[in-house]
Amino acid sequence: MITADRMAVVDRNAEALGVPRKQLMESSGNAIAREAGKVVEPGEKIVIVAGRGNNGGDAFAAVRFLDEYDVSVHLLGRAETIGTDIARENWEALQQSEYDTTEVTDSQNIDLPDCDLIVDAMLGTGVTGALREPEATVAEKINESNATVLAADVPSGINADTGDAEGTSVEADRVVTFHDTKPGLADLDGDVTVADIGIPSGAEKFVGLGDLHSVRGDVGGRVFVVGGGPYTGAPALAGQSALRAGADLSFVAAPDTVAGEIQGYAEDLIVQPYEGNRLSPEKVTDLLETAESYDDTVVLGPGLGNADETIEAAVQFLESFSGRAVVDADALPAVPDLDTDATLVCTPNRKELAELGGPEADDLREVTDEIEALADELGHVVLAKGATDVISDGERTRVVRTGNTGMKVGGTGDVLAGIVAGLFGTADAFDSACVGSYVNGRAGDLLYGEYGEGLLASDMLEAVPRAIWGDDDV
Ligand SMILES: NC(=O)C1=CN([C@@H]2O[C@H](COP(=O)(O)OP(=O)(O)OC[C@H]3O[C@@H](n4cnc5c(N)ncnc54)[C@H](O)[C@@H]3O)[C@@H](O)[C@H]2O)[C@@H](O)CC1
Ligand SMILES: [K+]
Repeated sequence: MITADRMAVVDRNAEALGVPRKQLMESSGNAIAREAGKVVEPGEKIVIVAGRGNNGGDAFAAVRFLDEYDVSVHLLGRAETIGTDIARENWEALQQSEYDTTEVTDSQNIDLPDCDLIVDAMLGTGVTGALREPEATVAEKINESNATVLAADVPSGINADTGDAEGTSVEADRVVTFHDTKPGLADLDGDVTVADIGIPSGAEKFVGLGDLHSVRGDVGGRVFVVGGGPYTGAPALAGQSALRAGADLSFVAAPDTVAGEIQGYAEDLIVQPYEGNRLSPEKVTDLLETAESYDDTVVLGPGLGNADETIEAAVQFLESFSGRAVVDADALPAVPDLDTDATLVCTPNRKELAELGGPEADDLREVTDEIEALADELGHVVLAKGATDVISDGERTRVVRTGNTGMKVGGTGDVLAGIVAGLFGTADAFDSACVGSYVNGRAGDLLYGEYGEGLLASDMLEAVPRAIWGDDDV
């Protein structure tokens, strides 16, 4: 099952993988024609009712596969108002070969000719709100007709994600839906056929430009790094990379013995010292209060060290916390057996992955099933870090191929934790982990030509915004 948003992501990923949307439209058109051929005999009459979006474009492509039939195409609106280049190109191809096409510009005078099959390609996943005119009147005429009705992708007027219609919608006898079925088709009366339209498997499996674009618009929020003690660079990197990924404010709670040092790395961080030289259970109440009262995204782990009392504090923190947290490095041992309402993204490297009960492997791509099983068992998102990263929420599993050997240097994991946290304020856990990993690798790739194996984690900070919002092709 795929939602309209996810479909848009996959479609963009496919384009980046060399299969542009016009090719998918051709396959969709072919699928409509194949489905039509199951209903009508050669020579019989097919009426295609097309909208001005890509759903209509799919039907224009279908016409070229239907030469054995008596086909007429009714475009709702003027050809100049066709909304996308690929749909218009397919419309123009019909004009050039003198297919039977009509532009319907007067909504009061639409008469659908008698026919054996109506193809409903008015609207697909692009519908918003109740059908407007002329679509609403045409939907009623389609529903009054005796012909079989075949809907392209979804019956027009129906929300592909919910199955709801805010007004009139097409009552289809059959639906040919593309790539995967849609949640909104589950309770439909008609027969639903899923057509493979040749989207490459990598468009689903590999996090890509489509995923990146889906989080680009809406970022912000506060990040709260609980880190530092034995180490100081790690929390500073995480806090700064969160800002680079779009967070509005980045706080670092750290022992007062090292707070000044952390602040010294970056004036953009707001360092909140607590007494002592490392995290211990008596600090937990205050930290929780801060994190929860401001709805912060927490990063727990960078530079905390692995003293027993620190791990105990991490456990106590997470058991009482009900917000969002990225759990990294020294805090990861707190995660198994945790009883928490928090939503976590756990970011183990290969060694930490094995310690969490996950698989041991040089190449994480070979153990995606085990990583998925671990995420399922933990009940949290796992972002397993390796040459290739693997992200799973226990049901969905994706692979990130960005990044390079220069990033084996210390600190890149802290940068990653910060990026994920920066995104996590507005995106969900799984998307933040997937896109965070993708962006981290992409930031490294943007710098590889310049720094090669001499790349530092701190170099990556300035590349993070370019990796998210830049047009650079890497
Ligand atoms: N996303 C993908 O990967 C693919 C999409 N394809 C097709 O593209 C379709 C989506 O195309 P679009 O995004 O162009 O959207 P649609 O073609 O579904 O609808 C967009 C058009 O409908 C109008 N519209 C929206 N709500 C309306 C309403 N209530 N009343 C009247 N008009 C309304 C918009 O102004 C716009 O012109 C899919 O359903 C599918 O048929 C396929 O070509 C295959 C690949
Ligand atoms: K449709």
